[in-house]
Amino acid sequence: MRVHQTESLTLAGSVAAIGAFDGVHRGHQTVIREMVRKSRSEGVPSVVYTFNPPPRAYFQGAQTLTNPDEKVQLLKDLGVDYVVMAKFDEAYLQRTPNNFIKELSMINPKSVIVGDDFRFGNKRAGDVALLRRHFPVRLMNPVCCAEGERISSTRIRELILQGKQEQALPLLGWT
Ligand SMILES: Cc1cc2nc3c(=O)[nH]c(=O)nc-3n(C[C@H](O)[C@H](O)[C@H](O)COP(=O)(O)O)c2cc1C
Ligand SMILES: Nc1ncnc2c1ncn2[C@@H]1O[C@H](COP(=O)(O)OP(=O)(O)OP(=O)(O)O)[C@@H](O)[C@H]1O
Repeated sequence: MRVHQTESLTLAGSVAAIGAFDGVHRGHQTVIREMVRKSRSEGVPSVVYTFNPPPRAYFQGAQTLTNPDEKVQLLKDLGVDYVVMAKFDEAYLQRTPNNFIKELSMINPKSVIVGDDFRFGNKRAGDVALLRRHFPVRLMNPVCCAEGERISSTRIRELILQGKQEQALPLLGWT
């Protein structure tokens, strides 16, 4: 697996998943396994496009669940071919939605997986409807825990802050 900086990857075709992926928890793992399966069936490489630090750490000071090296290792274990690790800083935040779309065009995605609330570009101006005008976009069904709640990095961070490691670990599902 290869790790790229933003705008340094070009591919003739790909299947991509975009998001913070902090913790690479069980919900993320389902998304990524599906992306890897699709990329193999289409005969193109799989790409995870992610951010360092995760936007919630940058804006809200959230404690991260994984550092960049840990995230990359977990993605590698899931069979991902390429990771784009965008440096999420003041300059990156200024980029327009169209500028981000231009960057994504460089990897020619046959399918892009994002969350239904995915936003991109300065002041979160770009949304799924805009992305859909440029690429085939796929949304995944939520993966929930036994109690029925959607698994999220936010939920896992809260459990860890409350000292409930024994509840957090099964949601991460790293074994
Ligand atoms: C090019 C680009 C610029 C962004 N600029 C902003 C911004 O100005 N303000 C903001 O709150 N989030 C910004 N974001 C972050 C997104 O709102 C969002 O958190 C990110 O795409 C991660 O998606 P996820 O929440 O589905 O994991 C930007 C994202 C991208 C890709
Ligand atoms: N429980 C889940 N089930 C299915 N897909 C998920 C789940 N959690 C996250 N995803 C997907 O993984 C990708 C990255 O999501 P993201 O990193 O924003 O997850 P999150 O856990 O909701 O994060 P946060 O709690 O920090 O907002 C998106 O495509 C999102 O829809």
